[in-house]
Amino acid sequence: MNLLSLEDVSVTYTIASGEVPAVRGVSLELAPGEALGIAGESGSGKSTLAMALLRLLPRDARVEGRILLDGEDVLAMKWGRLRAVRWAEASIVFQGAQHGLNPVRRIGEQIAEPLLVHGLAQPAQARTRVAELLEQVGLPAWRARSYPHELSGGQRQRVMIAMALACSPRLIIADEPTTALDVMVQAQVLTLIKDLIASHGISLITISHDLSVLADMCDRLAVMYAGRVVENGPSHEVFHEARHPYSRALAAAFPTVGDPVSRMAPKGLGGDPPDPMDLPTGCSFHPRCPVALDVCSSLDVELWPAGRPDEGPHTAACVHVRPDLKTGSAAPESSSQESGADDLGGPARGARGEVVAAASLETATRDERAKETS
Ligand SMILES: Nc1ncnc2c1ncn2[C@@H]1O[C@H](COP(=O)(O)OP(=O)(O)OP(=O)(O)O)[C@@H](O)[C@H]1O
Repeated sequence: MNLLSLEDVSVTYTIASGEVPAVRGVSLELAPGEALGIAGESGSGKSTLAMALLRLLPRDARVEGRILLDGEDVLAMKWGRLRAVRWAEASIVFQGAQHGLNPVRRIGEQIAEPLLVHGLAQPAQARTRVAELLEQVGLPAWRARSYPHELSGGQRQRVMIAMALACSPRLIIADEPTTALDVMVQAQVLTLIKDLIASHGISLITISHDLSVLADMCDRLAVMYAGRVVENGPSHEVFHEARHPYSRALAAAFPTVGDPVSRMAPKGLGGDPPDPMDLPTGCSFHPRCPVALDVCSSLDVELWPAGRPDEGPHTAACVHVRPDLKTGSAAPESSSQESGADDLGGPARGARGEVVAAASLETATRDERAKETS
């Protein structure tokens, strides 16, 4: 059984000027011990989705769909049960360590807190456990007596990881765990997380703008654009043989020294991600897509099997993996070289991978697909 299943999850923020559809119809699965990376530009909905998993969103956020953690519906949990689940079964490492620690409390007290709050240890046992956790994250036990300001950014992030591990959760959610760190320290922290989850058999959901980092750490990758997952598959396939043009652009993006990663545009892509309150018609990516067809401005293709059947499930939401739907002519900006994407998908396949007969455009609309699969 999956440790985590997301079924058609949407998150909408209500603000003074209207509704912000930050996450739209996301379905994902995570097996025990599996590491899933979620990639996408700033504003694609990654953090909103991560926070929704443990119901950590502000009150103005409305979450729809189902989030099943070990078969239990997180959205239906009573408050007491939810508190027990947080930390003890699933914990989260937030962006930027310096924001996560209380500046006036010693490190050791902060790491011990979830153990004490959840009644998992007496104070003496908690002290022993804190020493053990500090060692696991590469810090000496005496650091338990330090205050956060006495540690470097990388050390503080190690403390956050120790806190996340404290109650031996089955799932860790790491939202941009290395954003505020310099490149060398980033690599060390990422290696630490990778080793710890492997040695403890913990499942991981980690979020980043950087597809190459995620490909190195994770078994599977989900690429988000404008609130939707546009590609989902085995890491090496999504990174090296992406089927969605947005994933290809993300895979080709390299940080430049001095560029804040959050401001970095994927290579070869002009423009910015769309305003979620004013999404383009059809495929949300089509105005920036180098291989868009005319049909893309009216057609929002669902995720569709796109990978090699022997490599595990791989889906992409692009008309180029649905040759049966590509009746529109190429948009003027498409170059013949870029249009090499045309043969990316092979024959159109049904949900179980079977080759399907050519369908009309209408059958690819989201509502119709829902009817087809219900
Ligand atoms: N509290 C909020 N109220 C209203 N809109 C919000 C709120 N938080 C996020 N949003 C909007 O939801 C969308 C998704 O934001 P989110 O932070 O989840 O994206 P992200 O991919 O994690 O970006 P980043 O990488 O910059 O953290 C954005 O358009 C953002 O402006």
